[in-house]
Amino acid sequence: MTSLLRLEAVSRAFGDRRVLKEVTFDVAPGRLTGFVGANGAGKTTTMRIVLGALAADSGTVSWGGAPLTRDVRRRFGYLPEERGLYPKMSVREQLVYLGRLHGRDADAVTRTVDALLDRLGLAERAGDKLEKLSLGNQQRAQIAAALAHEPELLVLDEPFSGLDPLAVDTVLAVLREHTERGVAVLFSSHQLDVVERLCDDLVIIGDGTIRAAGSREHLRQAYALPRYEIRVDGDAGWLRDQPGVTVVDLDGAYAVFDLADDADDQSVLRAALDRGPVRAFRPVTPSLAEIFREVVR
Ligand SMILES: Nc1ncnc2c1ncn2[C@@H]1O[C@H](COP(=O)(O)OP(=O)(O)OP(=O)(O)O)[C@@H](O)[C@H]1O
Repeated sequence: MTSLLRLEAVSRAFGDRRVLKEVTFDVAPGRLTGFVGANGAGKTTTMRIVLGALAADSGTVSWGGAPLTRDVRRRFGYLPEERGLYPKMSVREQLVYLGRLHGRDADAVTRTVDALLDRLGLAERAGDKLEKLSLGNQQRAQIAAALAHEPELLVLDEPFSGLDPLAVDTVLAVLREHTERGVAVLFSSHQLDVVERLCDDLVIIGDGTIRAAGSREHLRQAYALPRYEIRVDGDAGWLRDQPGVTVVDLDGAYAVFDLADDADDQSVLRAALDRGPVRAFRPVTPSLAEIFREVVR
């Protein structure tokens, strides 16, 4: 059995408020899975259940086909929403300490920690107390803490919040190195552009219900509108009179239009060519932000 994380019909209520409703999705080894949803949608609650910090009312969470146990969870790495490093302890010292809590020997953990500090640009700050670091560097140290014991599954709650664009790229590269070694990564983020750029799979949650899940390409195709863009030489205003065409945006020679289900894109292209040269003609794939708006509506 591969090391697949599977949630099946996981539900949880706080009082009479049902916060997760039969949540089902997978996190596959070697893939970066982005977990997106509006504030209060249930992302942190889901992650806490995976890590065993909170119990589900019903449903199951399994790893490689077996139910999660304490021992299995020791092989997971977690970046919790409430960041929890010790402000007064040195960065390197506490990362080694935390890595050892997961049962690895000191030499192995030290090697991993030194490599991570180097990779995350913290090597020169390794001996400093955490509280002396900038917030962005503290965040990098938190990420290193989740990775220090070389976990098989990484669960990261908003790992990119508070990072500048260069730091986002560094962390992304580190996560990618981990998936290339077969690690499964689940991370939540509000930065849809970042999620779009990097994740292999996506899970979209709205109000405690999974609204869409699958590979990024699959979701893009599934939610693709029959939308096109065109650039011609003259004015593209004639498009308004084409059967089956609804112009969404028109700016001189450039237009974006939607096609009715029974209309044919090639007839529009032919009509354009009849009027002169066509410089560009292509279907427009929806951005993750557009898909998100569509599925959580
Ligand atoms: N311990 C708790 N007691 C009561 N309600 C809670 C508790 N933890 C979470 N909730 C509620 O459950 C809902 C889901 O919260 P959760 O933190 O999982 O959402 P989220 O998707 O992570 O949101 P955000 O993006 O804002 O972090 C919210 O309405 C929250 O108020």
